[in-house]
Amino acid sequence: MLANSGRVEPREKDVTQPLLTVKNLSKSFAARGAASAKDSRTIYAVDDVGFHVEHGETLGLVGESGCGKSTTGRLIMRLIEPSEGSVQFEGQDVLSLKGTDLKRLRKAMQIVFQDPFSSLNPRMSVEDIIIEPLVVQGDMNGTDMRRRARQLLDKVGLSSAHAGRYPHEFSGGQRQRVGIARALAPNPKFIVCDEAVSALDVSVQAQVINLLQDLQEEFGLSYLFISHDLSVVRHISTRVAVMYLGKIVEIADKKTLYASPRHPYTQALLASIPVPHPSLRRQRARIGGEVASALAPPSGCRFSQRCPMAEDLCRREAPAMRHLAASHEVACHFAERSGTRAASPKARAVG
Ligand SMILES: Nc1ncnc2c1ncn2[C@@H]1O[C@H](COP(=O)(O)OP(=O)(O)OP(=O)(O)O)[C@@H](O)[C@H]1O
Repeated sequence: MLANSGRVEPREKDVTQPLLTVKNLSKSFAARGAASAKDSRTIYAVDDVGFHVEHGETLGLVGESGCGKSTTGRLIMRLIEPSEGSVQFEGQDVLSLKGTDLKRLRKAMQIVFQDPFSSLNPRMSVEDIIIEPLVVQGDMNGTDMRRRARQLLDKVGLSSAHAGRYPHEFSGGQRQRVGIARALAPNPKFIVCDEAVSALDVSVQAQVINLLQDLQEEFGLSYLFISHDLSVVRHISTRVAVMYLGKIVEIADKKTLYASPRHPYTQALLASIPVPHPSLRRQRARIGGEVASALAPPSGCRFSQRCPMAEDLCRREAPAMRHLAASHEVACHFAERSGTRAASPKARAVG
């Protein structure tokens, strides 16, 4: 990675344990727009979530809007505090870190946001934007910081000659490259990419994903790649976690998840990926109904109201996450039955 001198150095890894381990993570919010202080409605945004991220891998986190993906990313980075749970990063208990230890964590974990326009200060040059996290940390002198910014501009496929320009002088894809350079500046090990390519055109998305992959290889980075789009996640992920209404319902290595999804929600999400051929389109199934409210999640399995396979047990008892194989976990009472994606009596054909 770029050391203080700006030299590129390989990263040493302790691969004996995952880089990040999340256990029983939960976050509830007081509902926005509560009518009064007595209005104590609670949003269960993230509920008992657990997963790990290995060194150098990308864990995709997918699910429909509002299912708790961003909240999960922000909790891990301690941008917000959890209601319950634990987060271990390189063996350290993230939630108990204070002072210089927390500062060190802030260097090691970075985030790239969805909208590069609103996340970059329009009144700052890109060089100042990139060095901002370094200024906050105060470990480098001005000359080294500026040298680092220019090297990072080159690394993300822009030119160091662009250092004095402002965000509005760049296209959306270029601005996201600036956001990535800023995230790289403190020499992180882990980056949360929160819908980092969602605002970009498809061809630009592919370029930015390729860039993220190149940087991952060069610097040994790990990513939590948050997206509502399973087809985007497919390109970059090593493993994929699927979230529904605050819960992770399935995690598997990429090949297994896309070839043999076992949660009916994962199956429905996959079936809703657009396909170009009209004859295939007619056989596709879509998820019926609306996502239930995080204010009043259904008892039992949260997907039970929309699930084509739901039985009384599902409405009564929340299924625990369980292993179907070493790298495949699912929270469904009937996962063994749901072998075929197309089997879906309640699913409706679209075309
Ligand atoms: N600060 C907050 N106060 C109240 N509710 C919140 C807050 N932040 C998030 N929520 C709620 O928590 C739930 C999860 O939101 P979150 O942004 O994590 O979902 P998401 O899956 O990332 O969706 P999106 O992609 O649309 O942001 C939503 O119901 C959201 O309205």
